[in-house]
Amino acid sequence: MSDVIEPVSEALIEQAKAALGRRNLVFVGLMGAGKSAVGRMTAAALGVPFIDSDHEIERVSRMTISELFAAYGEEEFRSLEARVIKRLLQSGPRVVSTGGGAYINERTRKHIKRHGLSVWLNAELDVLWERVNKRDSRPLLKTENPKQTLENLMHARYPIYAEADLTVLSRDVKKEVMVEEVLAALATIPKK
Ligand SMILES: Nc1ncnc2c1ncn2[C@@H]1O[C@H](COP(=O)(O)OP(=O)(O)O)[C@@H](O)[C@H]1O
Ligand SMILES: O=C(O)C1=C[C@@H](OP(=O)(O)O)[C@@H](O)[C@H](O)C1
Ligand SMILES: [Mg+2]
Repeated sequence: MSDVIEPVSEALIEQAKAALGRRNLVFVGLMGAGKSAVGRMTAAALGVPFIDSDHEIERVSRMTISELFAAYGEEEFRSLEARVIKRLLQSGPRVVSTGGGAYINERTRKHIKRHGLSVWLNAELDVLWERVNKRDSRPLLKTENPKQTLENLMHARYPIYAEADLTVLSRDVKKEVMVEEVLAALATIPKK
């Protein structure tokens, strides 16, 4: 076995692009699943624009996600997030990576279902925990036992993420491998 990563084949990229058409590919899943990192690389592979909804929210509000939660609370954040994602989905093709709670919000989920093809990066608790415990930028994890909080969120949210059009298992493999698996999953979707 070798560690060398083969570049994603042109044929796979073309199939995935054709399947996407003018739709948006929307990454959903829990904090640390790799939505932002893998989403960006997937957009580059497809040659379409990439937008991270959290970055867009921070840009328009000129506040960080943590500041928004602290100043206005989660409910207000969700309504801003819903408005921003609705706007981002108005034209395609694009890759849009959402924040972990976006797809859980009914309004946002409806927009995503109507205007996008969703891909759930599904990951086990330990994978997520190893990734998120290195940073303190996620306000929902500022609790006494953040790993337990993450586990509680998994139980509450996984049945909803499971409604996504595609599911790819996120694990500790090179991000390029994740991109390839996302493109392969996308390529199986009938063209629209
Ligand atoms: N396949 C992967 N292997 C190793 N690290 C990863 C992988 N995918 C993402 N990461 C890292 O995990 C952290 C969280 O990823 P991120 O894309 O911000 O997740 P999300 O947007 O879903 O919360 C980042 O530091 C990112 O570089
Ligand atoms: O799961 C959530 O509710 C959240 C996830 C975060 O995004 P990532 O999933 O990209 O970390 C960010 O939107 C905010 O902290 C809330
Ligand atoms: Mg993110």
